[in-house]
Amino acid sequence: MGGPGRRAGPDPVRNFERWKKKYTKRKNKLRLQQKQRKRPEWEVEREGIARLEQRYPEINPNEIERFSDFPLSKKTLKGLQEAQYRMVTEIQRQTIGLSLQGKDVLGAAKTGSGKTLAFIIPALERLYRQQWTSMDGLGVLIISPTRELAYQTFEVLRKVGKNHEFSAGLIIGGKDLQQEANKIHHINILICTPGRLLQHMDETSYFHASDLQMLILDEADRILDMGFADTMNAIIENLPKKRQTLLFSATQTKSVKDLARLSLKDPEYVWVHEKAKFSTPATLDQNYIVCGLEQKINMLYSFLRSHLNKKSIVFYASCKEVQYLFRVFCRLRPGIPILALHGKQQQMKRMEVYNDFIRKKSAVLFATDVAARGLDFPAVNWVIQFDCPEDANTYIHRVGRTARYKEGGEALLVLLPSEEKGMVHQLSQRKVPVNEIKINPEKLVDVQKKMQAFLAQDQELKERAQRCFVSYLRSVYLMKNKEVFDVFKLPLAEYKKANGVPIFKNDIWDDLDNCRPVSVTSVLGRIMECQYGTRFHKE
Ligand SMILES: Nc1ncnc2c1ncn2[C@@H]1O[C@H](COP(=O)(O)OP(=O)(O)OP(=O)(O)O)[C@@H](O)[C@H]1O
Repeated sequence: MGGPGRRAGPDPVRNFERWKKKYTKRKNKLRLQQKQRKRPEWEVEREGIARLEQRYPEINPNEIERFSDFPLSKKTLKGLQEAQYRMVTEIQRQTIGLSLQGKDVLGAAKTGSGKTLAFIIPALERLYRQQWTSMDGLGVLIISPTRELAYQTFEVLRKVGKNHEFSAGLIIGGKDLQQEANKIHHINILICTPGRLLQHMDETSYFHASDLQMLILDEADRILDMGFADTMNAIIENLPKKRQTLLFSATQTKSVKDLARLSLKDPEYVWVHEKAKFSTPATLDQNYIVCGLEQKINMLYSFLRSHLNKKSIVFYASCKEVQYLFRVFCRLRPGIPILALHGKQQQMKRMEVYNDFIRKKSAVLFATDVAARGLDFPAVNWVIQFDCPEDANTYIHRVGRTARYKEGGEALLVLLPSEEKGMVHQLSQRKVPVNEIKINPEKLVDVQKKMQAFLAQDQELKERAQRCFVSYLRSVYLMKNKEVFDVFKLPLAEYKKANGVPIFKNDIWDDLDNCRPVSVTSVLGRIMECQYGTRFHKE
C-alpha cells in the first residue's frame, strides 16, 4: 500500500530478479559439484591440470609479481601461502615459467636470492601435472653438494609441498644404508648428496631411476666440478636421457664440457644479475685486513670479544684447523658460544650443530667450506674468512651466508701479506667490492702466552696443534693459484708461534726450500719429519 508522500520501498521485481540470479548460480554450482562427485577425483583433477597447462604458453615474466600470478596448482599455492611466501624474487619470476613449460634451465642469481623455491615449485608442479603417485617411484632427483644443504632443501620442500600427496626422501649418508634402502623405492622426490646416491645405485638392487622426470642440480658448478666428476659421471649414466634438467647456482658453470655431460636440450640461460655492478648482495658490507700469521689468532679473539651479541661464521681451510681452534677458543672463553662444523664429524653431531646455530641469537660457528654454500642460517651478522678462500667463487659463496633476502650483513677477509695482491685482484675481476681496513694494534688482545700455557699442560691439544699446522700447510700447498698461495712464502716459524706450536731448533722452512720442486708427500714428509721426528722429541 503506497500513497503519495510515502518513500518508495524496495522494488519487489528487482529483488526477485536478484534472488533468482543467486538461486540459479547456487543451483548450477551444486549440480556441477554433484556431477563431479560422481566422477573419479583424478578425472576432475585432470581437467584442472589441463586448464593450468593451457595457460603455460602465455606466461610472461614481466607480468608476474606474486606466486599466484603463475598457473600453479592450488596445493602448491596453499603451501606457499602458509609458509608466508607471496611475492616472487627476480630469479623465481624469470625461471619458474620456463621450467613449467618443460625447458631445461640454467639459473644464476646472487646468494640469498631465492633459488631454492625457483626449482622446488616446478618440481612439485611437474609431478602434480603427471598425477604421480607413490607407486610411480622416483620422479624428481635433487642433488646437493653437502648433507646440510640437502637437509635444508628437504625442509623447504616439506613446508611448501605439504598439501601434495607425493613422498619426499633425504639420502645423505651417515645413516644405515639398509634402512635407507628399505624406504628408497617409495620415494617420489629424492634429495641427496652425490656419493650416497651412487652408493644406492650400485648396492640397492631395487633402486632405479628409469622413470625420472626431472633432475635438479643445486650449486650446479660445484656438483659438476672436478671433485665430484667421477661420481656424477656414474650417476648420469644411470639416468634416462629424456628428462628435464634444472641447474642453479650463484656462480653458474658456463663450461660447455660440463654441460655436455648432462645432455641438455636447448637450455635457457637465466643470469639474473649478469649486468649488475657487483656480484655480491648490495646489502653486504665487505672489508679485508692484511694480517701476519703470528697475529691472526689475536685478531680473531679480539674481534669476537668486541662482537659478543652478534652471530658470526668463521671459515677455515681445513677440518683439523677447525677442530684445534675450536678447542683453543673454548678454553680462551671469549664470552660467546662457539660451535664447530666440519666434514669429519659424525652425522648426528653435524645435525646437532647445524640446528643449534639456527636457533642461537648470538654465537660463532667455526666451519670449513661444508658451510660455504647454500646454507640459510637466519640472521647471521658477520662472515669472517680466517683463511683465504681458494678462489673468488668460494669467497662469494662464503660471504653469501650473510645478507640474505633483503637483510644486511658484513664480511671480513683476513689476508696474509703474500696473499693480498693476487686475491684482491681476483675479487675485483669478479666484481666483488672489498675495502681494506687497518688493524688497530692497540685494540689487539694478545692470547699467545695463554695458548702456549694450554699446550704445555695438555699433550692432546699439542698434538692437535701440530696436526692443524701440517694440514694448514698442506691446504696451502694444494691450492692451484700459486700467485696467491705459495707455501714457500709462508713465515712458518711465526705460524708455529701463533698457534702455540713449540718452535723447533731447525727451522723446517730451510729444509722445504732446499727440496723444491717437490711432491705433496715429500713436502709433508719433510714437515712431519721435522715435527714428529727425533729432532722434535729431543726438544
Ligand atoms: N619469494 C620469497 N619471499 C620471501 N622470502 C623468500 C622468497 N624466496 C626465498 N625467500 C627466502 O630467502 C632466503 C634465501 O633463499 P634461498 O636459500 O633459496 O637463496 P639462494 O638463492 O638459494 O641462496 P644461495 O646461493 O646461498 O644458495 C630464504 O630464507 C628464503 O626463505
